[in-house]
Amino acid sequence: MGSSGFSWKLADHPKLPKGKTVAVVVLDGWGEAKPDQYNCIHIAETPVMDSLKKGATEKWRLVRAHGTAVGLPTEDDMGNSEVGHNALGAGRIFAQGAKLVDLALASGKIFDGEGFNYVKECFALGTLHLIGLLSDGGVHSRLDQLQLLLKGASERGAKRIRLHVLTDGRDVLDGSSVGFVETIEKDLAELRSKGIDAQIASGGGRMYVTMDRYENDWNVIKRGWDAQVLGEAPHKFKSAVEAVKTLRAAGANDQYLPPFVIVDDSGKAVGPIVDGDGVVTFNFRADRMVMIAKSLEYADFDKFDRVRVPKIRYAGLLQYDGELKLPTHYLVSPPEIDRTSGEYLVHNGVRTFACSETVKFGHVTFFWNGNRSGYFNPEMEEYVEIPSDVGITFNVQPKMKAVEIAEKARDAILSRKFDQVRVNLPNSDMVGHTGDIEATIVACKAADEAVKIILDAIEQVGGIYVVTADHGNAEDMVKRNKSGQPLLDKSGNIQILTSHTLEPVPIAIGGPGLGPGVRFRSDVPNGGLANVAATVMNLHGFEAPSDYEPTLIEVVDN
Ligand SMILES: O=C(O)[C@H](O)COP(=O)(O)O
Ligand SMILES: [Mn+2]
Ligand SMILES: [Mn+2]
Repeated sequence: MGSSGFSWKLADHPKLPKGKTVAVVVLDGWGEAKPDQYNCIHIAETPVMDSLKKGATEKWRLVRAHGTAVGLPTEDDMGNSEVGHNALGAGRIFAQGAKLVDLALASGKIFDGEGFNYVKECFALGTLHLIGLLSDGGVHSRLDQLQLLLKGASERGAKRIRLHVLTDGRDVLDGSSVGFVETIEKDLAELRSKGIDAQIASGGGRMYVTMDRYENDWNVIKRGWDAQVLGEAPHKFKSAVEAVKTLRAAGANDQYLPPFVIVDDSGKAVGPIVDGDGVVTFNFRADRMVMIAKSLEYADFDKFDRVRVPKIRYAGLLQYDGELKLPTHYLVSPPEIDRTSGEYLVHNGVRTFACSETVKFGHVTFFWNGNRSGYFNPEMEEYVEIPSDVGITFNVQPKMKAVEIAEKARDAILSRKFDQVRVNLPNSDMVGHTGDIEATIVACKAADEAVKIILDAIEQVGGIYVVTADHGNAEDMVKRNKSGQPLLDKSGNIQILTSHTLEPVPIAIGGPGLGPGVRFRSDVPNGGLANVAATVMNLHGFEAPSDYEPTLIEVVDN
């Protein structure tokens, strides 16, 4: 116990034993919705997940995974991996980046902080560059926040502004990029009418340009670097609206738009990043900004040839990695997600194994641990990353690495070297985001088969399983009107929903190690993802810290 009285020691659970192997399985993007033809989880053969649902009613329930239950500003905000895994791992609800930025913009404090003042030094002689995801998805960024940043920066002396836009189509409908670019172009035109030299300088689709994560494919960052910093891209246009329309007409979707630069009448790029400029990445979410932040900030960098490394003043909208302190400068302090369940459990002797494939690896490590990279105690933990396929959209390989992840988990369980074995199965989410219904059905089946491999291993060692999800996605693949009817586009086709949903997610507990009297309580009807951490701590034989959201389980005498 430290001088403050704080202790990592967890109290023993009065009834539940220690020493059981607990598998924690997170199905990414697996929500619960009414069964219809657009519910891929319903259509897919998912006997394992079905049997958990149809089994004991006291061992399966739904939990909230969106909106304020995971620290998002409103109940209209769909859940996402960052806030979902943060809540699952931290056991408490923290006001998340989206909300913190809203507050800082509303109070104006964002413009008084160290980060903005640092970047502002460039306003006199240099250009302010804003790089980020252009949509109102609210998962990585928000258009209204960008608009307020533009307004605030221009009112505080930015005279030359260049916007580098990444089109979305993943957290919002495919095709919506055109409207977002038109909207921001109007804002930039208004700034120009006030004498500010403001325009879009480059762009590209988020999955092909800049927004890779967990070092899956540095080429994605390089494409962005070439367009944003060097002013070089295979496609050159006079306007961003023309760029997006033309590239879409040529067959690209919003997520995968090739990189383009905007050029002037003489064919020169209008906004490469040069010495003396300021740069702000305006996404609040961390995972897909870490790689660009490294490329903009690190002097020692060998991931690709940057060709020219301008001396810039760079700030993130938030600090994206609390362990690496990356980037050094940021406009809004991130949520301080401390005392996560992973850290507690390691301090209490729980040996932990975590695994996913690259595209979700950080979800069960970095996000789970409160946006902190690395181990708490390498002697007690092992994190295994299975390389994801690179350079494909996952509808092409909907099974992804589900079997490989499950087999690693199985081996970890059977080795008896670990008390907690934690995985993320990406399929329903990653394939759901492609909007390909047939492939998403295959993906859901693959995830279900992977769950079976893990549950079988738990059976063999007399362990316990907790199977849950981080938010919805594959359970609804169509955009609906307020009364729930599918929406049609102008040609009478349904509008495919590539994004997450507002649906709750299942949680199931079981396994031979689960005491006979353990069941879900009935007095936490609004339980959400943040209630899962205390639940898992109990299953390891510990009481959760008193400020954690309450456990979902109770032990009744049989
Ligand atoms: O980054 C993404 O892939 C999507 O915007 C959100 O998906 P995730 O929250 O499941 O990662
Ligand atoms: Mn997710
Ligand atoms: Mn997703």
